[in-house]
Amino acid sequence: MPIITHLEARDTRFPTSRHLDGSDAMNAAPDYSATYVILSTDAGDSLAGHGLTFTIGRGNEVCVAAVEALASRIVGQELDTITANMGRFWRDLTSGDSQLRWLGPEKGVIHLAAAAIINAVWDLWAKREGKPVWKLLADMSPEELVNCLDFRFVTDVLTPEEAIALLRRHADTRDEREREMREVGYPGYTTSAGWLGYSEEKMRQLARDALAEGWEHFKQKVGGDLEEDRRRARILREEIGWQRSLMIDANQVWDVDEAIANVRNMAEFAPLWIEEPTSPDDILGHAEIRRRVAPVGVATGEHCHNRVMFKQLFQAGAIDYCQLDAARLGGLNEVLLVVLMAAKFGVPICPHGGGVGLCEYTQHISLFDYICVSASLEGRLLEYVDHLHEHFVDPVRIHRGRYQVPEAPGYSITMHADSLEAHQYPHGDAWR
Ligand SMILES: C[C@H](O)[C@@H](O)CC(=O)C(=O)O
Ligand SMILES: [Mg+2]
Repeated sequence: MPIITHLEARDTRFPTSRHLDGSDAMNAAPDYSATYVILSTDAGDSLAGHGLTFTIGRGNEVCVAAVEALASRIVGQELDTITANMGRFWRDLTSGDSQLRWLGPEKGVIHLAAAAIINAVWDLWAKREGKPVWKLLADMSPEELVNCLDFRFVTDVLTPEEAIALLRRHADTRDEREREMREVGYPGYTTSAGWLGYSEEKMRQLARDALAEGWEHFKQKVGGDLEEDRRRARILREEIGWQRSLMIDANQVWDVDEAIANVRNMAEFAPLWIEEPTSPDDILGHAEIRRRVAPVGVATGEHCHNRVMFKQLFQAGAIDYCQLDAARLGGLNEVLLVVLMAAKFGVPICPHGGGVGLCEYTQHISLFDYICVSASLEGRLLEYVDHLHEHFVDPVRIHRGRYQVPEAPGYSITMHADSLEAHQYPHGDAWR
C-alpha cells in the first residue's frame, strides 16, 4: 500500500520557437513546454508517477507554482485509497480547497496544474498494475470505470447509469478491436508540414517526406493573410493531391462572420474541417459557423477547458469533431467523461496532439474510445506532430501514418532524466 511521499514539479521548456516549430496565427513563436510532475512513493521500488501539462513557454512557472499549491492535497495519501475512488479524489483535487478553486473554477492555470497531477496518478497506477493506461481502462468493468468519474454538472446529459450502458454497448466485441489495433494501429494525421512559420520549400519537403512515410491526412495552419493561406493550401494540394484529406486550423483568430467568409473562401481546397475558427469560449458562435460553412466541418477543443463547455458544444450542435486535450481538461478522469458524452451525441473524437507529450497521452485515449466506447473509426483521426518524441522513455511509434499500440506500463509520458535536466528552465544546458 504505497503512500505518496513527495511531489516534484519541474519547469521544462524546449526552444522550439528557434525554428518556428508549432507556429500558428495566434501563437507565432511557441516554446513547447511542460509543467512536469513526479510523484514518489515509499514503496521502495523505482516506480514513480509522471505527468505533465502543456504550455508554450513564458508562464510555465505560474503553472509550476499552481502544482505546488495543490501538492498538499495528495502528498501523504495512500495510492490504493485514491484509486479505490478516483472520482472522489478528482473532485477533492479540483474543488476540495475552495480558495484554490476560486482561481478557476475548473479552468485556466489551476486546472492545467490539476491535470498534470491527476495524469501522474494514472501513470503511477498503470505502472503498478504493469499495464499501459489504455489497457488499465479497457480491463475495468463499466462500474469500476464510472467510479473514476465525477458527473457533477453533466448529469442533465449523462448519468452514471447511461455511462455504464454506453460502456456495455460494444463490450462483447472489445477483444476483436484490441487485436485489430495491435495488428494495424490507429489512424493519424500529421500537422508537421503545415506550421505557419515554415517556408514554401520546407512545407513542400515535409509534405513529400510525410507522403513517403505513408501519411494520408494533413493539417495546415491558416489565419494569417487570406491570400497567403490560399497560396499555402494550393501548395499542399499540389503535393498531396485531392484524394487525401486536408484540414485547416485558424487557432482562434477570427470573429464569427470573418470565419464564415474566410472558410467559404477556402472551400475550393476542400478542407475536411476548420479548426478553432473563433474564440474557444463562443459555443453559439461555433454553432453558427458550422451551420454556414457546411460541408466543411467544425472542429474545436484544444482550449475547451472542462466537461461543461464540451457538454454545451454537444448540446448546441456546434462541432463535427471533438478535439479534447489530455491536459487542458482536468486530466484523464474528465477526458473520459467527455469521451462518453461525445459517444452519446455521436461526435467523433480527434484529440489534440500539437505540443510536447500530447501525442504520447492521446494514443491511450483514442484506443480506449475505439475499443471500449465508440467501436468506430469513422471520422476519427489522431493528431501527430513530429517534435520532441526523443525525450520520452516510451515514445509514440508510427507506421504508415498509424499509431502503433503502446505496450509499456504507464501513460507513456515519462521523460528521460537527462532531457529533464538539459531543459530545466532557465539553467538547463538548452537555455544557456
Ligand atoms: C501552439 C501549438 O503548436 C498549436 O498551434 C497546436 C495546434 O493548434 C494543433 O496542434 O492543432
Ligand atoms: Mg489546433
